[in-house]
Amino acid sequence: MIELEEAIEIIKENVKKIKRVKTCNIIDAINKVSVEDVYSPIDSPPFDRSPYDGYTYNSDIDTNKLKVVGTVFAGEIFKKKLDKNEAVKIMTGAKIPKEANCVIKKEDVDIIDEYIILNKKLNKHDNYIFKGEDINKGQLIINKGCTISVEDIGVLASLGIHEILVYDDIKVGILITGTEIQDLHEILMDGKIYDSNKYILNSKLKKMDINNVVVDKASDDLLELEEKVRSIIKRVDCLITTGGVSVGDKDLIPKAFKELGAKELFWRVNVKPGGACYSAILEEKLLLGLSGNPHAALIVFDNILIPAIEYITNKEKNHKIKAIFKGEFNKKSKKDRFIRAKLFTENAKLYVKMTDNKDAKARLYATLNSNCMIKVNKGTTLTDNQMVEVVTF
Ligand SMILES: Nc1nc2c(c(=O)[nH]1)N[C@H]1C(S)=C(S)[C@@H](COP(=O)(O)OP(=O)(O)OC[C@H]3O[C@@H](n4cnc5c(N)ncnc54)[C@H](O)[C@@H]3O)O[C@H]1N2
Ligand code: MOO
Repeated sequence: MIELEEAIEIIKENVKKIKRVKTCNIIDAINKVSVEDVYSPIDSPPFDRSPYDGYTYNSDIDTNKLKVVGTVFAGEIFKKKLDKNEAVKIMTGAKIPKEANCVIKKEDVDIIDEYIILNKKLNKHDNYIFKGEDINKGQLIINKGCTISVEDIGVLASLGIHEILVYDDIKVGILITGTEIQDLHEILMDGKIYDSNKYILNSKLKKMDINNVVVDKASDDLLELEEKVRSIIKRVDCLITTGGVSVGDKDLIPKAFKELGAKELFWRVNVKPGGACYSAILEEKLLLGLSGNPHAALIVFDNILIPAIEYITNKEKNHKIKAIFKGEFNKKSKKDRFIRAKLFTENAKLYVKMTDNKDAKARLYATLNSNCMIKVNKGTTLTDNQMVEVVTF
């Protein structure tokens, strides 16, 4: 049986990254990935400007009394020629006239009629913002492959760039399988259960900013499964199924995919819970068959599907950190185990504790209030204050 890390590597070797691109208005570009390097088309600021409300003049003077010959507001230009011993009243952000070379703050002068008395001696370029001081024309702003942040969008806007070429959004299918699954609005019949996976997986995808999602469900019937998969796979880049990946008579996901001609990547991973999972490639798309057990499905979602989707969408990130474990965990296992936990800080140190000390199979309760998972390496237990590896999501 393969380990988790191998499962991720096998997927990366077999899936194709999204190549479709689109031009995107920067207002919608947050979290998208830039296809190209982006260079500044202009200097920013585009002209020499004042950082203060005050007076601008040429510092090469032998008096501290200057005549104020006009006012320049932000967005306007002082059109006249400014002579020696003359000043212009200037507002923050306004263009500094050609002949001036410094700005004195309003607070640092006294006003007598149409004159100002300078209470400070300024030198050339004191309180002076140069054209291109922030960003130069032709400067590299965004590296190709970078995930666009709020700050990137702010800089793009400041340079007048309103569109950017990005990779297209991933389309994901969710196929919920199981004859025992009922919709939430139905009255629960004996032996049946409500469908939590649909809501969990949809929300996980939404949280990842993935909104192109096709959701369907199928009963444990080989022909129905094949038909649903055949129909969904054409519309998505990646298909997630839940249920039907163990060894029961009705665990038909691997069989359905084989019948459809899929290439199997792996079936079962050496991890607890979530070991019952299946992966294949069909029509160049990734399939990940998660366990029906929601707790187990989430472990595989966070540890295999998220890295896989991040790879496909050119957004790889590190989700692993180290924290100090508080509590005790004595269950040794032959497999790596993930337990639901909560990260918290105390005295500027990062700690983690379990959210449910029972860690029982299929307990969705443990997921409540959790914001991470602790990895318990095979053959080990956890003791108070030891350093542990934590996966955040
Ligand atoms: N003989 C063996 N039996 C099982 C093994 C094994 O190794 N040998 N592995 C067990 C493990 S571990 C798991 S996990 C499950 C995985 O089973 P499947 O992936 O085939 O999933 P199902 O049997 O369809 O469902 C498991 C469980 O989850 C419930 N479920 C299913 N779908 C949903 C849903 N949408 N929302 C909420 N709950 C759902 C389902 O009713 C079952 O109770 O296999 C073990 N068996
Ligand atoms: O494989 Mo099951 O998914 O351990 O809980």
